[in-house]
Amino acid sequence: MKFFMEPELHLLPKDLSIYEHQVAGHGYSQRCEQNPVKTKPQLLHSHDERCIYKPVQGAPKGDREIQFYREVFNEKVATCRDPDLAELRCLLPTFRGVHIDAATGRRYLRLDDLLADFVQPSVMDLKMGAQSYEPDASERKRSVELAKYEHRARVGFLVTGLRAWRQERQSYEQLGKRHWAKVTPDRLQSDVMPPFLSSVPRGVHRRRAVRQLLNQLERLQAWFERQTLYHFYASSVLLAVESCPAALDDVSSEASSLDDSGSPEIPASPQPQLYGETNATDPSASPAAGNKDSCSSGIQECESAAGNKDSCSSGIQESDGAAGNKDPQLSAHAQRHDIDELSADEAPEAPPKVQFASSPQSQSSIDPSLNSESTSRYSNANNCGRAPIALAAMIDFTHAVPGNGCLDNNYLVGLRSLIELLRNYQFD
Ligand SMILES: Nc1ncnc2c1ncn2[C@@H]1O[C@H](COP(=O)(O)OP(=O)(O)OP(=O)(O)O)[C@@H](O)[C@H]1O
Ligand SMILES: O=P(O)(O)O[C@@H]1[C@H](O)[C@H](O)[C@@H](OP(=O)(O)O)[C@H](OP(=O)(O)O)[C@H]1O
Repeated sequence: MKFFMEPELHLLPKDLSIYEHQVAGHGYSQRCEQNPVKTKPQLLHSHDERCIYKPVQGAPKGDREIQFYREVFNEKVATCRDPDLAELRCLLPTFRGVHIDAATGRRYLRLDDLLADFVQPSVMDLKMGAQSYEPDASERKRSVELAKYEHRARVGFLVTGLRAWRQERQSYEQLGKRHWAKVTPDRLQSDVMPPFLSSVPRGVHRRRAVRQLLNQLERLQAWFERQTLYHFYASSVLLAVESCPAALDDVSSEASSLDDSGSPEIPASPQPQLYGETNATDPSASPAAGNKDSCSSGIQECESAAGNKDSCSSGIQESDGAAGNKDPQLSAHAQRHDIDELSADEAPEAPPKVQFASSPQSQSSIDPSLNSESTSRYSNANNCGRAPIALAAMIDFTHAVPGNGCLDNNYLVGLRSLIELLRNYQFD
């Protein structure tokens, strides 16, 4: 067994279940079609570990994703001075090694469950990029990808799955690939965010959720506007919002007590400022996951169906000059400028410190401080210690390639367009 030769392979735990919050990706379509013959392995879940186990895909995609995660979570990176790499760790799920199912020989990536702090998450997966294939993709792959969504170049992303809680029906609604491939650019504003955000009760909860999503997406955008380490094709942004009314009310009552103790109130205007709900003053930065029993789950509807790495020279990518915006002082200056245009209450969060739980167990090349069995409740990548009622994180790195000193303008097209949709979201 070749895989047992690998130094960092661990046995797959036995008590895993199928991950109920998966909304897209390999193994998902067959689940929706309720195909009794399960040919593709599913995403697995450990409730106790607060982790998911993602099946490693076939060569070369699977090994490339492993290599990517190992690079990002390599022990040495913790001490290296590259701020872009350090920040990247906060934008995606923490990687905790590769495991093998001894019975089948199948390997799995162990990753933090991004939704572990949610009681009843509604989730959307958006595959980012005006182009979803690598520059050196075969003609066949290009035509397969181009056929998936005719408006991709203009829109910059394709929604691949939505699973949204419907309070009135007490069940989840699921909308899959076929549904999203029909969304035309003129229907984006009305057809993308409303079915997702309507899973959060209207009013203060929904406004907070939108502000939290925008904060996280703007931080992602700021990272993409300076980093030139990687280009990400067919990679996703995973969006999640808390849909459990009782959990949201818990957050609100904690918010009131915070406000009583002198913290600034969140404005409840009908046209809220969408920028910069800071963590320090964010009452929703308190546990949302305390009221688990009052929320149930259930699925009602399923509609899902079945070369040149130097992007500076490709049609889509644009060079930002020799070293892009790599000068941290330049980036800091640019960020400062944005902050200066906002009032103190609206100022975005300072770039977070990367925090990792300590652990007695270590795996050789993965940062040992990341290998904790029991992480903080809010240690999920994107939150970096914060409690969410909304989350935006990067996932799926089977097509992460070297950035070679160029900005990933392909991804940025989608990110900007997604942020625009949220900024223009019409609260009812
Ligand atoms: N760390 C995570 N936490 C929570 N959910 C996750 C996580 N990683 C993946 N998922 C869920 O699993 C789905 C599929 O994940 P991912 O895109 O990584 O898989 P994939 O099989 O490589 O996808 P594709 O077939 O598009 O290449 C996501 O849409 C999301 O619902
Ligand atoms: O959902 P399905 O029907 O399983 O289809 C797969 C899905 O579209 C994946 O996104 C794609 O992987 P990438 O996004 O990584 O290209 C994969 O391509 P592949 O066959 O080349 O692995 C498809 O087979």
